[in-house]
Amino acid sequence: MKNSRRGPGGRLSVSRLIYPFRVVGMGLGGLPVATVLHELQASWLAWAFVALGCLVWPHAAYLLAAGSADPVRAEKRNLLVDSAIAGALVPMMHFNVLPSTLLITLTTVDKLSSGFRRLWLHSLPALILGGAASAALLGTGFSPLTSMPVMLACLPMLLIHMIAVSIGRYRLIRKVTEQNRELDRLRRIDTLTGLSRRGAWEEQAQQVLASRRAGRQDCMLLIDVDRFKLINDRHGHGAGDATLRELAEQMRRVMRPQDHLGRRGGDEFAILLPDTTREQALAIAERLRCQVERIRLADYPDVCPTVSIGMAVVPAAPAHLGHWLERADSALYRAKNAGRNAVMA
Ligand SMILES: Nc1nc2c(ncn2[C@@H]2O[C@H](COP(=O)(O)OP(=O)(O)OP(=O)(O)O)[C@@H](O)[C@H]2O)c(=O)[nH]1
Repeated sequence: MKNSRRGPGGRLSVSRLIYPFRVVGMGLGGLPVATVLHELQASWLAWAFVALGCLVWPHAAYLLAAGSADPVRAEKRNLLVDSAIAGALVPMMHFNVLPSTLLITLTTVDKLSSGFRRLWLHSLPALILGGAASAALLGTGFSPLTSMPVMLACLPMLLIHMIAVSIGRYRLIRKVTEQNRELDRLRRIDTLTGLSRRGAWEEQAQQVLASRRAGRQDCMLLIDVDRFKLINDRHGHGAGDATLRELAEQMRRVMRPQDHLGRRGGDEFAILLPDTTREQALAIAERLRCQVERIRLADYPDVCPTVSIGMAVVPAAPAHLGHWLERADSALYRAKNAGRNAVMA
């Protein structure tokens, strides 16, 4: 359990991720604060707090999280301390309006973008407590006007923060897009054979139907392994799977660039043959049938699979996929009834 939290890809990575942002963010945040303190001729105690909070704390926070049994929980606590430090700096700066607003806003935005649920809400009491403690211990005043040097000192924090947030969002969008693409691939591809699943294959068949031109013939083959249940029962499920994979391989060998292969489920496969005459389709089906007859699996030499194939030319307009599939299915049925290991149209 401990390892999974702290391993290379584990939860310790949260601290590693936040560490450079905290070092840069607090360091740049210290710039306007130091400028205001200089203008106010603040006490050495205030300077010491700024040095500790902005320069030492980011490293201490990382070490605390890294040494913790639960780095994520420790990091949440660190984020609350960040807010308390930001809150403490506000009365120290006598509520100088621009740096105070920036510190409060950016520290709250950081909680939102950390991804921890409602952490921003929990950070508000820490912010107020930090402010109250600082006012009580170091005293405060009220000089909200922001001078030009302080405005300029705010710019690096503002710019770097905007850039960091934009980069974070860009990475997130890239990751979500990649994951969606992978999910779509898994939805479309049968993991055993690498062929299109039923739905994806039917989408391709619909596209073939939609792109039909007058005078063009399109054909379809429905392929079913003969007595596949017996292969499973006699030789085991592993032999059945190996047979399906090898059959997919043989189908790939007969296919042309324009053809579409699919596994319709179980031991039934389909091939779309666009722009193909009845004779060409029957020749392809026969070639596939003969190739399957010759299959010998290295790990299961006693398995001798055969297939039955139903072929159907696309029906005349209005061409409908359901109708086309019915024709191929009844041809397949006839091939099975004729004793299997046969091609029928
Ligand atoms: N090994 C394996 N078996 C599967 C898979 N999917 C379905 N099956 C099995 O495939 C068998 C299909 O058998 P049936 O459709 O009854 O027909 P059959 O034994 O091929 O007989 P005919 O089609 O009449 O020649 C069933 O026993 C299923 O459990 C799979 O992914 N792997």
